[in-house]
Amino acid sequence: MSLQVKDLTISYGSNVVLKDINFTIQDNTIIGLVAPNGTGKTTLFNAIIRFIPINKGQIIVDGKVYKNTTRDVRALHKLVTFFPDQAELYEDFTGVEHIQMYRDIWNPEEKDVQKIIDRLNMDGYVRDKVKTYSLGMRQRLCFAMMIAANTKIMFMDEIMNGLDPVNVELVSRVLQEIKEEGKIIIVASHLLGNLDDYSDEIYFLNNKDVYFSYDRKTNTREFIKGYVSKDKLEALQPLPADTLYLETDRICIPLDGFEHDYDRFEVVELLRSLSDEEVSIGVLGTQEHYLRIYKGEQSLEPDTSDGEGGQTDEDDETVTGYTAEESGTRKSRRREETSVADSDTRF
Ligand SMILES: Nc1ncnc2c1ncn2[C@@H]1O[C@H](COP(=O)(O)OP(=O)(O)OP(=O)(O)O)[C@@H](O)[C@H]1O
Repeated sequence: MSLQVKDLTISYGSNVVLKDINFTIQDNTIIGLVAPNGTGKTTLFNAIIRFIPINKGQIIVDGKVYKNTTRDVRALHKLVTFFPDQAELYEDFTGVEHIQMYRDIWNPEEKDVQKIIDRLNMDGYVRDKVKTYSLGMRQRLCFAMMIAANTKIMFMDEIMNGLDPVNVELVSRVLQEIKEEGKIIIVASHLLGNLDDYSDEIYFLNNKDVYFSYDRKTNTREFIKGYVSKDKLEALQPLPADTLYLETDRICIPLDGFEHDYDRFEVVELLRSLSDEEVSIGVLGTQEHYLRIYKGEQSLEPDTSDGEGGQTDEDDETVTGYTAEESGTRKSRRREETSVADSDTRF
């Protein structure tokens, strides 16, 4: 199975949201779809499933073009499901009834919904009415409904919303398991670190296009990753080519930029002494790519505004763009935006 999007353009009136988008996804694949709010992730899903009119372009599944005819759209809707919005749940129905409903529409030959309930650890509440559910319980129900539908192509918009860490892990694991059943799954999410746990490839939407994508299997170049404020950058110079210096003072230095291990260790030690935040070694993750793409790279040139090196707090705030009010939350913002990935080696 393959899903191909060809030259897709979508506008709302004069507002062109997506322009000439092209990609092909093969089965057994999870794509992480990343972009800031309002970039067009939901629009892309809605267009592929033909919930909204397509200005230009084609949706092709397994070589067949699905046009905007009743017959084609019906056939497409048998192949694709879209993660239900919690607002679509019926308060007076039970979770089991919702799961059965999705099973009956898309996958009636499946008799056993209990195995889905067990798989998602929902036995304790699934026979109660939805109106008694918390946010996270509803979210797990929406996911269970997708599993019951069992379509070849699944669009998951913000599936982790409201889930606690244990359930984020559970849903991430089940996503990987169902992928192996020959599915094409696209997950739009702002939980960037979590996307690295299960996605095969990450698409970043920007400037109305799939601006950049990277395949996590071939993304193997390792970096020393840490934090250093602009006024302390000089201590690390000279830095190898391809060093990234990102917003939140995140620095990523390619390991292959050093000839000897002892040079690498020296940089790790130096980074540790320059900041009290964790230093790690690993590949660039979605979080780092996100900062690079949407917030840009900062200059590695040493700050020469204070020749004596005695930089004040005020100077530091000016350089990095934080206001005095924000400075107290700065460290937590860093952690939120670029936490150390599970696969990284920590120091
Ligand atoms: N029905 C609509 N009519 C007009 N404009 C719309 C409509 N739906 C979305 N838009 C616009 O299209 C753009 C993309 O919106 P979309 O909902 O696809 O973004 P998104 O990336 O999914 O955002 P989020 O992360 O907030 O869910 C936005 O500028 C939005 O205002």
